Amino acid sequence: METIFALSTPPGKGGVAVIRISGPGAGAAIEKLSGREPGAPRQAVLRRLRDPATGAWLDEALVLFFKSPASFTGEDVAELHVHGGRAVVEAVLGALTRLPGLAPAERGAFTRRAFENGRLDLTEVEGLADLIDAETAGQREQALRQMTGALKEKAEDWRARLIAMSAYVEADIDFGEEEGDVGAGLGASILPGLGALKSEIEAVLADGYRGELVRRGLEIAIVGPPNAGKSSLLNWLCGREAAIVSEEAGTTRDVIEARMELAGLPVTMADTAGLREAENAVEAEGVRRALARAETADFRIVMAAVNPEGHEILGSFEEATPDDVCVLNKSDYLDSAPEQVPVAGLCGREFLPISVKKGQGLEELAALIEQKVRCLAPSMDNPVISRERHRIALQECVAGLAGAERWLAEDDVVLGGEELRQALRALGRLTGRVDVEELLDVVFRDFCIGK
Ligand SMILES: Nc1nc2c(ncn2[C@@H]2O[C@H](COP(=O)(O)OP(=O)(O)OP(=O)(O)O)[C@@H](O)[C@H]2O)c(=O)[nH]1
Ligand SMILES: [K+]
Ligand SMILES: [Mg+2]
Repeated sequence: METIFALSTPPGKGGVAVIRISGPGAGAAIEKLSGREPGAPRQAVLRRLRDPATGAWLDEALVLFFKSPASFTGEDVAELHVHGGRAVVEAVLGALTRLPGLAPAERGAFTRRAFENGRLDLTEVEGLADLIDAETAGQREQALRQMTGALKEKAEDWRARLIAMSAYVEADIDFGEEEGDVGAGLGASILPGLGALKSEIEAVLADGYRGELVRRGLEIAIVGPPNAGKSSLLNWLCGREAAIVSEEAGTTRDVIEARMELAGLPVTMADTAGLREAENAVEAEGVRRALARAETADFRIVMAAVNPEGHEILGSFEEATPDDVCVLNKSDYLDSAPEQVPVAGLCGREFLPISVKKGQGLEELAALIEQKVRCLAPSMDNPVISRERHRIALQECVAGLAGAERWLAEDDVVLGGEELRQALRALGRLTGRVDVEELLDVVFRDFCIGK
């Protein structure tokens, strides 16, 4: 096994930078750089680091050593906590590169070793990746639960129960015939446990996709005609001047995104170009992007607006789906002429009159948006799964269990046994226990160097 190393903190200037080394040569690397053996495992020691080739003084560092298998990767691991200056980091990495048997780590290489040495299963690896990516409190909590084995423990329990049932069925296939009672009584003894296991997994799947939504977040697009006040609304919703507001129609061209947390979910609010027959190529591209975002968003805030004279409405709710929130902005223009609004043009859609300028109806709108988010992702305590990959594996497991249930009820132990093996393989894919090679690349690809 090669010894690998990488900068584990972000590149750039900082108080401290951590360089991690993992593999059989980790202790020797410390010795070469500091001129002394590593300290006792897990005990920080202050050491002067020198380039073994030139003797040049590189830094004064805090050095930590973890003895295999009690380390993150399961191998010998050393951590050099050096001063976070670019020249320091570069010099130490350079010195390590020149040491024989040491090689720079690839993306996710440390975590991959942790997985291969059985320190983490695949769901814990994903939890760790999610923790590094977490931007909201909800994402952090979910990632921590998964990283510390919440899903793994469940999967291992299911797996143990399935193996027990499977073993029973296999034994019956092998020996049952001799006793002349193929499967007789087998169904009765296994079916209740099988049914219970199936319901348990089904309950985990019936989570309204909460875990997946907490992880990936929701996207809401604000759409409507030019000058309706879309950018003004985005700025109010996110509490800062994220987008340029001007009286000129066609101000917004690129999609402007603001991140926020609503009902415990990360939400990306996207302000888009006003929809109209574009006057030039740049605006046309803006309109194309606006339509693309409107299409992929989880739902839209469809905005129409009252004209300054208060007797015409720009835009319509014609294209709004039942999921969308419809608002009529600039309703302050109605104050002088309320009875003149041609509401017929609004397709009989229920809408909320607002005025971003006067601050009218905005709190109601915020509540309505939050309510929509809640509907899309019903809150529930601690959803167990967080990725489509988990869902697919568990659905396949349930399908295998259902198949086994059917065959065993008919006393067909051969086909029942095969379905149980399918269910087991599906669980194996969830935790990374069997035929996972193709999965591994997908999971580790998303990691950064030094993890
Ligand atoms: N009277 C009135 N004016 C408003 C209201 N909301 C926004 N405005 C004004 O309408 C103009 C256009 O606002 P924007 O937020 O730039 O509109 P937009 O929909 O983003 O426009 P484009 O990006 O060009 O499509 C600005 O001058 C705003 O100050 C409102 O509720 N009432
Ligand atoms: K504008
Ligand atoms: Mg705009």
